[in-house]
Amino acid sequence: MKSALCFSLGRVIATFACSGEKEVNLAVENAKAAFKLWSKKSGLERCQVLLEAARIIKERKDEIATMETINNGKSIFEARLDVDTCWQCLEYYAGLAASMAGEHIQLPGGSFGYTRREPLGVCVGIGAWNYPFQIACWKSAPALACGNAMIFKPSPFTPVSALLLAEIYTKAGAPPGLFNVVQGGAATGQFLCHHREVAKISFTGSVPTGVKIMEMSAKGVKPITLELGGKSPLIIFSDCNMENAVKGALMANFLTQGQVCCNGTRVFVQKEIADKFINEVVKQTQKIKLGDPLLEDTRMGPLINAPHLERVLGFVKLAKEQGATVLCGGEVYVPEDPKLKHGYYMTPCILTNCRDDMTCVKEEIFGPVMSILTFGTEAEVLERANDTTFGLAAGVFTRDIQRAHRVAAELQAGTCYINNYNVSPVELPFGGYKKSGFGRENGRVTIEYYSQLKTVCVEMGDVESAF
Ligand SMILES: NC(=O)C1=CN([C@@H]2O[C@H](COP(=O)(O)OP(=O)(O)OC[C@H]3O[C@@H](n4cnc5c(N)ncnc54)[C@H](O)[C@@H]3O)[C@@H](O)[C@H]2O)C=CC1
Repeated sequence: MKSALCFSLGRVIATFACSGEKEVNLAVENAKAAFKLWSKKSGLERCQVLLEAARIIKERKDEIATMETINNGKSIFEARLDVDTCWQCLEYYAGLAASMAGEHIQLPGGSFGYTRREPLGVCVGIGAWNYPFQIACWKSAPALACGNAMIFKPSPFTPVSALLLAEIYTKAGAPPGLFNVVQGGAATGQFLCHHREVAKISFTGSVPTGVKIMEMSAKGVKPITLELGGKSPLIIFSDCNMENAVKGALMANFLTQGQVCCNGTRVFVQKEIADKFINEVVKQTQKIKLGDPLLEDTRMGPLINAPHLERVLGFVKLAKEQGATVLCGGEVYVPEDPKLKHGYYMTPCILTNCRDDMTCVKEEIFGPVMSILTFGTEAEVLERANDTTFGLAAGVFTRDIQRAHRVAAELQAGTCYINNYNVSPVELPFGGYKKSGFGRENGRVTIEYYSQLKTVCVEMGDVESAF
């Protein structure tokens, strides 16, 4: 048995049983049975179920967002925005489901070939704890649209909202077992990844676990999507719109208490505007309202759990030892409300006097810690920005349109934002370069990661035998 915590209060809200091999086998059997029915449906029939599920998510938005906030600790304001990207994702792939088609290719002598886009079978989704409902939707919507079944394992820290999604798919008319949730940690994940009948794994989580997923999938020759960590650069040129750049830096660092994989935590500011930018960004950061995440005006809640809080505070301590200056935050925060005193709160932190070789600049902290670095020229900042093993996202603020596109083309990252940060329209593919992973979520391209292409070659004449 495991417990799920309410992170703003630091108390248990639910307990659940971890699925073992037996339960995983059962889930795969059920998913296989559902796949048989689902894969035979037309794209339009699948579209209708996904649209109905999207409608229910919209209808139950507040309930889902509240559950997410209680379990994860993110502010209700943000949780509602997350839920919006979820129904949008289902609607988007519902739209694509009906238009999935192959090609017709003319061959000599009237012969021809055609391709069919076919589902893979039973897919597995494994999620992280920072966007529990969103990760479940972003994986299942394209999987189901393509005709697959999915078994989803949420993080054991946030087991709750994926169950709501399972309930919603069922209510929307999906066959039983089509979207199946199993609970547990690494052991459950391993049973899923090793299972002979699992056709694909889509994983969101840390790089070390991603490596293990890759090893397991290699043994079964299974295709995988890996959405891993990051240490993304955000480059602020002196000709930027300062107000937008400051807002962009906050968006790049403090959503979900900084526990966001694509955060732009290395903020490179051109020397000429560094003082002005730093003053403004500190001022705005100090205004961020921390507290009960269920309150409408709260913008930052607690971190996910006690060990993670300790880890993030450890990064701040080490940054100081390595010569960085803390301009604000980086400390444990105890809200006035006595019922919140066991939550894992910390104040959002800004570090200056950072160097590229410091731990806070090199490693993913996964907390509300922004490291500010200054730079002189475009060529210099590009080299420094790309000097990382990660490549999930990057951002640039400038009014120079040619420079914006030149820099975006040079940045080694799966997503490059120009004059904004951390917006995630479902129409755009999202995924990593380098150690941040491969494969994509969202966008039309994701269809290719949840389907396989069959070529049918048709002879219209006689067989010309070589024998
Ligand atoms: N690129 C992206 O889209 C995102 C990436 N992340 C990354 O996720 C990390 C934080 O999330 P965590 O949940 O702490 O990551 P984690 O790697 O510890 O766990 C992720 C999931 O994998 C499962 N798992 C752990 N060991 C496993 C194993 N041996 N076999 C199969 N499954 C296993 C966990 O139970 C959990 O469901 C950060 O590094 C962050 O950057 C988080 C969100 C989005």
